[in-house]
Amino acid sequence: MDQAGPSRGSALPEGPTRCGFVALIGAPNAGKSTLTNALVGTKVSIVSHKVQTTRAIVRGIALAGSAQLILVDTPGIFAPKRRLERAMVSSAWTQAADADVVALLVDAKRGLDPEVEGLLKPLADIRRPRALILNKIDLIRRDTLLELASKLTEQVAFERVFMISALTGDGIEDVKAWFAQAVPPGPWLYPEDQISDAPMRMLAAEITREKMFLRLHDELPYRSTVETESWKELRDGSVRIEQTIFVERESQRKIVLGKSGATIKAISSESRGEISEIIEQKVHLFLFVKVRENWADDPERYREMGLEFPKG
Ligand SMILES: Nc1nc2c(ncn2[C@@H]2O[C@H](COP(=O)(O)OP(=O)(O)OP(=O)(O)O)[C@@H](O)[C@H]2O)c(=O)[nH]1
Repeated sequence: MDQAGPSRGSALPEGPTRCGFVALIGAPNAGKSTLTNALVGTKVSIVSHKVQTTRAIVRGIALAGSAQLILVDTPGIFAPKRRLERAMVSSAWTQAADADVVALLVDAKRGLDPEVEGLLKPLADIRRPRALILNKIDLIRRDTLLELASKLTEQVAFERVFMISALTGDGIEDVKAWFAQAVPPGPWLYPEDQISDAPMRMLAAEITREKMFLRLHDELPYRSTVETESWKELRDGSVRIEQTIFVERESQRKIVLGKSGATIKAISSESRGEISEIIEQKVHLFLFVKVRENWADDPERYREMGLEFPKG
């Protein structure tokens, strides 16, 4: 397979088709990645217990009858302080304004906190069909849920309210069906067997980043990034991938390497296993750790993550 993205077999429907972009907006940890994966039906976006992990713009493509839904899995929207954070926020709102349908995903367990409150006003200004999706209903009682729904719908006019559990799949089919009728008629933009147009390089880098965070927990700040430098299909059907982990300080490089390289070896082996599972090919993964001060202020790093470099 090539680097266009993992694929899945399916047949083109007969008759008229629909196709459109669906933007998922929500506070960090609301469950956007989990919902994207549930709709698409495979692991496309990287889910982690850490907040703000969705840095790159990852799209999943879900099929619902004759409709193709292009899901824009936006980074968690939050109060931006640093340059990188501002770039993430502005990219999320731009995607929402350009989408055909917008869905606000709320962690029903957390309820209407200031973070969700902050999303309501800009959301009300977006002139697109809007849906409210209350997620994680497996964790809360029904009366609390109804109260939360009415508080939110008082503030923004939503066309539909859904109550789901992205984790268990409860309510997912209703959401999918609504998205399917809300996107405009038109030809599919992507080949029917494509589930994600996130280039495999970027997906592979996100996987390594996820493994790094899971292993290092709080020892390493969020200010590190992973890039896939090379991707070679070998004659025997396997793939050779080289990635660089950028950190800001020598002390962080030592943490990532670990004693006698034990940490980096473990990260590499976990990442290799998962990439290999997704692309269904044998993978040889080579990881390098480089110190680059202020990588977060370098425009080139942003382009590689699919973000605009913010001014100021
Ligand atoms: N119990 C429960 N947990 C959920 C549900 N949906 C998501 N989660 C969990 O909530 C956490 C955050 O989910 P993500 O999908 O990574 O959230 P996100 O909104 O994409 O987060 P960012 O990438 O940080 O913006 C993970 O630990 C998920 O397993 C749900 O329906 N029920």
